[in-house]
Amino acid sequence: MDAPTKKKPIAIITIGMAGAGKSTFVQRINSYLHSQDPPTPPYILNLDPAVTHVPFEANIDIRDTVNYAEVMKQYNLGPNGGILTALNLFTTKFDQVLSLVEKRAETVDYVILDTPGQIEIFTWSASGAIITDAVASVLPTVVAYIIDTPRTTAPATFMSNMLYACSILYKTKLPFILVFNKTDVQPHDFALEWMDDFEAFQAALASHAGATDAEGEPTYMNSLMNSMSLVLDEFYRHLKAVGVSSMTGDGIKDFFDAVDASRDEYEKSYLPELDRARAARDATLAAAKADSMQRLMADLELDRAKNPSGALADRWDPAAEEEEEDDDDGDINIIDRSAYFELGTFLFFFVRDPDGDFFFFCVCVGEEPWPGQYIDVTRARRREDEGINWPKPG
Ligand SMILES: Nc1nc2c(ncn2[C@@H]2O[C@H](COP(=O)(O)OP(=O)(O)OP(=O)(O)O)[C@@H](O)[C@H]2O)c(=O)[nH]1
Repeated sequence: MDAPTKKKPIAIITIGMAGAGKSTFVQRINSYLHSQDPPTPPYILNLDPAVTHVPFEANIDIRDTVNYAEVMKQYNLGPNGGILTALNLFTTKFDQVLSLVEKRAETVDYVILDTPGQIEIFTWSASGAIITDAVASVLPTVVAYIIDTPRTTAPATFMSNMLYACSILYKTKLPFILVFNKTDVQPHDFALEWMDDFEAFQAALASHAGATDAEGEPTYMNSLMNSMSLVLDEFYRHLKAVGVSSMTGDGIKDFFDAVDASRDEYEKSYLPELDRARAARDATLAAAKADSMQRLMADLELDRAKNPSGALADRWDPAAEEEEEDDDDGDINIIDRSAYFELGTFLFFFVRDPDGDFFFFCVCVGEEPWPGQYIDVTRARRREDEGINWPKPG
């Protein structure tokens, strides 16, 4: 009997406003998965080139591939332009990332992506869309939208945050989980109540300062938010919401229950839509190809009729065909840190501790490039053997 095939891992894309707690959350879910019996370590991708410290060990880290400070310097950019350009450069190599992820698909249950601190750099950039679509086309994918709960207790802020979440949901069309973070500071019950009952939200709105003008009439903003709460009511039906504390670990199990439930949603609604879009694109491409071929043949016919002697000389000689230049960039850019231990030479050290017991540790060395080192994009341009041709932005 055939062994049951392993389910594909689920990719979790964490998105959230700056400071909402994305990195702390990724660290928390990472340690939760490590603490399971048996442990199920995830495969983690850090996509934030500007972060100085990540509280988890990423398997693939954008900072190993693109030097954000150099990008800023080389292209004369500010911090946000630098992050965006670094992400764009990284995205040109994302096929390598995908193949590394696919290689690990047999051994991991979750693939986690931590995104840049400036939310719009990921959610409103071409690279963010390419990365999201690329991941979602190979793995069941869910978006975890991290919310800073203590900062969203005011009805207007809550609504702005929900509108942003709504825009991401409609852009990605992926299963979506609202993660109310920092519940150790502020429980998220108020948010669940507002999402469940728009009248409760409208009541909160009415009681909030600035709801009425000098004549006691509802302000324009208040009326607008009242109407929007009705619109958002429909949006809330398509979401799962959980409260977590990345600090204490509270609610993390609920989060994973929501993630596992999203697999079905991905398979039932996203995947058929993806297949339909692919089929439509293939059909359009095939039609365009057939049309071009038909026009080419018609042109050739015409040409040969006009110039029969030229047509005789016009023969394809395969021997004269020059070998196509290999423009493959190789595998040098994207680094799987976990593969580091599979590459190097190991030195073993035996040590005696104060109790007189012996133990050993080992260090990996070798001539191969160290997988944590920076590949400087400026250097990458100059060295021909690296074969990298970073596109200039704009
Ligand atoms: N009390 C509390 N603080 C938290 C929690 N999660 C994160 N924080 C704090 O919130 C701050 C921001 O957390 P980060 O994880 O750096 O947030 P981020 O969204 O990754 O930040 P950027 O990448 O800079 O946008 C840090 O001071 C964290 O310690 C939580 O659940 N409870």
